[in-house]
Amino acid sequence: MKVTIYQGSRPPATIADITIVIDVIRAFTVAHHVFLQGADGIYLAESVEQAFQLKKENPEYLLAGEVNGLAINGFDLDNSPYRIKEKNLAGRTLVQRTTNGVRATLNCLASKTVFVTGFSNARTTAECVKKLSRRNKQMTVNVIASHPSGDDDLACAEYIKSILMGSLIPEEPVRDRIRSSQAAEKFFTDNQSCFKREDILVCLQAVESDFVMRVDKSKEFPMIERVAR
Ligand SMILES: O=C(O)[C@H](CS(=O)(=O)O)OP(=O)(O)O
Ligand SMILES: [Mg+2]
Repeated sequence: MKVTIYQGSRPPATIADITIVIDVIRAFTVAHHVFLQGADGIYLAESVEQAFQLKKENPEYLLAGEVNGLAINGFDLDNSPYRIKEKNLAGRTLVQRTTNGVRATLNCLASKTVFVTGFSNARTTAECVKKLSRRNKQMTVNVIASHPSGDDDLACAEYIKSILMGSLIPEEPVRDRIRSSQAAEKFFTDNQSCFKREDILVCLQAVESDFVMRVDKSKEFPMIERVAR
């Protein structure tokens, strides 16, 4: 198995058999908790306008996401995993628009199989991909740290690669790097009431779950679905 880490949301230089897109703060920590709260699926929107168009055609969908980290006027939910944990999303379908993770995922759909995760589901996702590699020793895997410069997603990417390569690195240094990353800073400065420090605490918490998040590319719009691990 050949594992390559890329940073940023642009299309990677190579197309891999399997791609794992990481967004710890906060898109795919949000997605993980959306499924833990019972949702059926999450469409990925490349723009706010596309999200509203989907909602116009499907009024029962819930719009979630951010622009510059901030809630979008007219959306049902923002990009806070802490607030998602309070919602009952049983049976709901969401549409997600975010700066890094959603964009990075939309830019790597040429890959045969695409998974998404934050740190909260990183180990489960890595172990699932490692199991898949037993059927194909030549398998190529791209791990995308979606933030263009932040150490949060890169730390998680290196953690996932360590599991794939069988040389597991401890979780605590990974958590330390996420906590002290550039993307986390604004959540700890007192005057940022829209950025709650509780979000980072949720992003740092690994949650045992029996599923991974895979992108279904067969629909008109790509959709994250929960798949038994
Ligand atoms: O909402 C977030 O946490 C970020 C926006 S920013 O990078 O902090 O400005 O978006 P995401 O796509 O979840 O990384
Ligand atoms: Mg992020």
